[in-house]
Amino acid sequence: MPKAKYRVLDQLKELLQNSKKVTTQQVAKKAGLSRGVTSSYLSKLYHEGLIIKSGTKPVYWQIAIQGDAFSAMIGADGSLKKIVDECKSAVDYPPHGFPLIITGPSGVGKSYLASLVFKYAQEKGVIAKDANFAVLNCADYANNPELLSSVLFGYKKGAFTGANTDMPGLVDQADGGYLFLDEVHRLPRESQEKLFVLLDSGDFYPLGENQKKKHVDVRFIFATTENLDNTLLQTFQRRVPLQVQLSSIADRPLLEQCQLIEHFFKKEAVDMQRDIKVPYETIKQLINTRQIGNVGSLANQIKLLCAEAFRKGQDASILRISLGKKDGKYEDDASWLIRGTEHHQPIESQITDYAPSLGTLLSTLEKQEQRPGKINEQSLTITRFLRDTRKTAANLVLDKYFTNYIRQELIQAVQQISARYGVVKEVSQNKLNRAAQMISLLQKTLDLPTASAVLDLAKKHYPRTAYLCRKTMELVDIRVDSDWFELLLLYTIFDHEASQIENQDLLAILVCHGGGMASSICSVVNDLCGNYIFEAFDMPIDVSNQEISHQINNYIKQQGRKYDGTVLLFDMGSLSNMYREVKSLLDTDLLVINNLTTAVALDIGLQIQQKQEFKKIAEKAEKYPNSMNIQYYEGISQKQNIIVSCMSGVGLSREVKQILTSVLQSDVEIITMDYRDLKTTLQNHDHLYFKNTCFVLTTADVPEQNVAEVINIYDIMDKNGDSQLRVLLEQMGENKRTINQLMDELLRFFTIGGIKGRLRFMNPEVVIPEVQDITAKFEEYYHLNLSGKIKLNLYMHIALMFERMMLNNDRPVQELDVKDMPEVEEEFYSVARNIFHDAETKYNIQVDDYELSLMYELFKPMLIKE
Ligand SMILES: Nc1ncnc2c1ncn2[C@@H]1O[C@H](COP(=O)(O)OP(=O)(O)OP(=O)(O)O)[C@@H](O)[C@H]1O
Repeated sequence: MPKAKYRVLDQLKELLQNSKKVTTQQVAKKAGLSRGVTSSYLSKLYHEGLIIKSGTKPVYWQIAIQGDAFSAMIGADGSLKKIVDECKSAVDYPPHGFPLIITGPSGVGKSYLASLVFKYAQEKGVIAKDANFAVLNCADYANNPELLSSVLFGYKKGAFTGANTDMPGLVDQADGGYLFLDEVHRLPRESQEKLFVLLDSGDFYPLGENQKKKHVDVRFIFATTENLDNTLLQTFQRRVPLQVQLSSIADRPLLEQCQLIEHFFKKEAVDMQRDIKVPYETIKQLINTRQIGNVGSLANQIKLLCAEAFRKGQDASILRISLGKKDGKYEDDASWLIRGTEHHQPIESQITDYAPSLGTLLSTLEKQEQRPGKINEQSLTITRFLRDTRKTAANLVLDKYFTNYIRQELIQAVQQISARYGVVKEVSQNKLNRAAQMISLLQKTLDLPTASAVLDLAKKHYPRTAYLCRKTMELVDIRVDSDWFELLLLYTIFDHEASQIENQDLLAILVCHGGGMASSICSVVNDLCGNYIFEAFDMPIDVSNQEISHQINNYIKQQGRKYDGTVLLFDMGSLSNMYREVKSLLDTDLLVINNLTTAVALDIGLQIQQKQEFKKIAEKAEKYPNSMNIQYYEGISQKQNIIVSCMSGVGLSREVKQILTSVLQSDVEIITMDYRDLKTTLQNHDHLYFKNTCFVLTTADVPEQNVAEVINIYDIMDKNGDSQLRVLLEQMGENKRTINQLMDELLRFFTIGGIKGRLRFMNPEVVIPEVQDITAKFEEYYHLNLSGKIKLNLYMHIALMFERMMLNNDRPVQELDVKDMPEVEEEFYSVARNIFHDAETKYNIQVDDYELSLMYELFKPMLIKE
């Protein structure tokens, strides 16, 4: 006795014989049921996809159109659509269709597709309803060519011992129908020729028959797991116009993988007449395990799982699958419930092409996104779109398992994001459902309209949030158009918090060596601040500064907006090197703190959250306990400033800063900067960037530029340089007395006496003559006549370099890439290595490529001039 709802379905079918569509009232009357009961049955049938509805008051019902043979094949309206269309052409093509060859790895559905081609041909009436589908797996007879030939072509009485009567072969059986030769590459040579004649003319000779040929009308399908380049297959290719390739299950869309899983569980449930509960993790595992035997193995694996569940829970009303779960214990809402009792007939899901409506959705979103700050409107638009789509598409309901799968993936991803970034902590189920439904819908649309224009706009308005959306996306193992995905996450999951996430003026980064320390501090601090303040990078213990800066650079590049400053907290390594690496990537102020603890990160995080000015944060950082020399604050200031950059090291620049600060009267900020950074900063910025910079004081010439006034400190020993600096100081409002005092102190600082005073560790009486000797060797080699100030510069540089290297001699040796180096530079390196050799031995140091490159900077103008 069929269920009541199916009796209602039968009544509806009867009514529809006389009219195109009928109302609930009409069905109720015919079925002799109340309107309410009838309506609930109709609604169930609708959700099963068996009927469709139109109109609102009254609602009209019709039977859903039943599909053709291929509609039962999962993917027929998706990734296999093109293949199905081609197969249909091979059947329909007048007068007899044409042969086809199906290729693909084992278990992808080659035999299944062949059987559907045959069924379709029957449905279309191009072959008789009782036509045969003869199948031969050539591999079964590959070692016995004669037997294969007899099975295929039949034999004549007496053809061989035991051939007592004439025997028809598969070719005879297939007359008027189809012959499917599987594993055709195993067809023995003896049979190939005969088969080609049969293919060309329909004629063949049974075994033992040479005179009377037979003629048949057979359609052919071949299948092989081999590559078509195989020689036998090439001869086939010439005769077989259509080749279709079925891809492995892992290459199919996730939607189809889920559908296949659902399909096989459903089949088992119906066979066992039991409901089955499948945990989400099992589904995930089934998807993620590479199925070597593809769809076939998947079906077998599911059968085994069901058999195990059946053995364990024979009396239970619901069988619980327990792959990947101990004792089948799991949350009910994280599982699929597959009904075994439900009416089970192939349902053609209504094929709706969502592309046009998604296109309309995009243009609405784009129009709205033109006006920033209306993200709630965007979210509402998507909710409305889903509601309207749901009204017309039974698919969304049919695909609830797939949507559920995506929802679970999203839940896990969002939980991880919330643990790391302190946002999206309480995302409602509704939001997750919406996101999952939209993604499910995208999977069903083959030609998705491109969302890049809307996404680009949205990224401009919500760059930080978009970054988090990308991070979320990386955690979700679903292949879906990434522009759409990012946009949907933004509008459906992050919409409420986007403005809070964007409300940050500083970029904050944590870097730690070894383990997951940076990440763990990042999680704690972001969580306590309740916002995405920091991003963290956990680095291997032996990572180079370049690698760190590479990662940070990637992060900075992804920002898509300007910040007022950057704060970088890291745990070890050379502060100035780190600073140099990162500074060149930024054109904002940079605070680097080499003291990464949760307390420091939290203090900085809270200040950033309270929108404390960068400068104030930096000033406070300088006062952290135990932080002497472990933080470093630089940057082009908003205040009137002087930049000091000494090639011979940061220490020297600091001392010059000290002189300037103690002597100058005006309120001016003294900024110290690495020489290389100075060069790139001057190169990469215009004069506006230096609008508050009075001048730059350096110990070496910088390439010509016109963005800032640069004075080489050694030039002030000349009259010209002296008056140039005096003018600049006067313009700043300094009086004559302080200017004189400053000039005196700078001169003292940069003389031999000054150099001796700078050496804290080495004996100046030994080093200075040595340094003079080295300088003289360079002069001699290059036939130079160095001026006093250049010599002084070299003495200072080399002496301080020796001391720096002796104090720091366990630092990694830096090597430069000599590949594209000009000849003159290469020569300089080899000459310099020679000249420094004695000193290196004496002081047990190694003047590395980086140091040599600095020396080269000093010599370059003179060498190139030559
Ligand atoms: N798209 C599909 N939808 C539903 N069922 C499918 C689909 N593809 C394959 N199957 C099922 O998967 C199983 C394996 O398919 P089939 O035997 O046709 O693969 P095959 O490529 O011929 O394998 P082999 O190369 O090992 O012979 C069959 O039970 C088939 O019904």
